Amino acid sequence: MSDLRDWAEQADLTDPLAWVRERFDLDDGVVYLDGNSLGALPRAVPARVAEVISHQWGRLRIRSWSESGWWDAPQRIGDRIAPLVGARPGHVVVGDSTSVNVFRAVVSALRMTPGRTEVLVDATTFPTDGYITESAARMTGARVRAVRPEDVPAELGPDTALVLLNHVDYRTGRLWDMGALTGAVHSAGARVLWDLSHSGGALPVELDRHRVDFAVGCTYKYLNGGPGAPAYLYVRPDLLPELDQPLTGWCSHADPFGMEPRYRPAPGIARARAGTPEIISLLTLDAALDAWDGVDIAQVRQKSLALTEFFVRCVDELVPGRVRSVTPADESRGSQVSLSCVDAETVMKELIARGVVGDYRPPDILRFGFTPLYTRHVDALRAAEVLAEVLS
Ligand SMILES: Cc1ncc(COP(=O)(O)O)c(C=O)c1O
Ligand SMILES: Nc1c(O)cccc1C(=O)C[C@H](N)C(=O)O
Repeated sequence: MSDLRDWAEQADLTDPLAWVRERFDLDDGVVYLDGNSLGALPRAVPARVAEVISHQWGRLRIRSWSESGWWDAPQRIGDRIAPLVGARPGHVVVGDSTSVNVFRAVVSALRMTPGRTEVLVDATTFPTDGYITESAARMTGARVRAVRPEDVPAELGPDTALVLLNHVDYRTGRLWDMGALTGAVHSAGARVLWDLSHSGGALPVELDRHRVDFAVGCTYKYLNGGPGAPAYLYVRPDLLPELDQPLTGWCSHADPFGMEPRYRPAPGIARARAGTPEIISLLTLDAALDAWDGVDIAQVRQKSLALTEFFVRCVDELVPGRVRSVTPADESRGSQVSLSCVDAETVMKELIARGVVGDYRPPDILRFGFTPLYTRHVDALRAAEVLAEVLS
């Protein structure tokens, strides 16, 4: 045990990202390992949001659409997320929820591949993607087939229009090979849509390099944008001019204030907008993204791998035989560890009552998310110690 503690303290002392933790509002007595569901509050956010409300809304009122940059916020904040997902400026837009952006991307992709009618959906996807794809397919005359990510290359066919994949499996934490799978989909002449909700901000993502067609992701997890923070959508640069997305609201019009009766899409990524943006939430996210200033995503990945590996080692030593990790032990994992455990729901309630906050996912998973910006190795050790107490 003291070996583990020495190791954890030493790792925290030499952690090149240790200083970033100060940017977050955390409780001393609580180990927060649920940042893969709702990221913690960056300290700078409340004052910035108060200023948005009291000054921009309260005093400037309507002038803020131009003077405070409200109108362009979806693209401007998209440009701030772009480097974290390997995109150039101008190809990421922020707004609506991930569910809505899945709908946008699925319909857009189907419209780009006329004559093909099959959509393959990751059989392990977070459910909303599957539900939305099913409905989008019903509206467009397409068919949906659930396929495990590892089977995608073998299941692709001449009728496949689109493949929807999750970069990191929300349940197991498995990280899929974006380059290899995207390449396979493209070889079959289909488009790919990646859901980055559990990888964006947790590890380097290379959308442009892999020529990914579409990507979506949540911002309330590793990007700490707050509850219900708007999602992002990426469209591959050369596909943007032909993007024909289904939610053609006035904010996606080439001349929104011209109030023309006929629809004409905006030239850039603004064509993926719809209606009036959720300004307070967008600017909350904008403030939260300041927590990334000076942070190197490669170091985030290194720390994430170190934290998750260390946690598994602590669990193996302190809780032998009582739980089983379903998260890959090699580097094909995101920033979480999922443990299969008898009575997992009750065990998680007990962990939370004792100050270790993870979450439970059916049927038997204890899920622990490690946000490298604010999680320490001593937190990983504490979580394993409390798990040992609960299971003893
Ligand atoms: C992979 C994935 N996609 C989508 C969502 C949620 O989308 P929405 O923000 O629309 O609820 C989540 C989590 O809730 C998720 O884990
Ligand atoms: N989006 C959530 C919500 O509105 C309430 C509770 C949890 C969530 C989540 O994000 C769940 C999460 N996507 C998951 O990976 O399970």
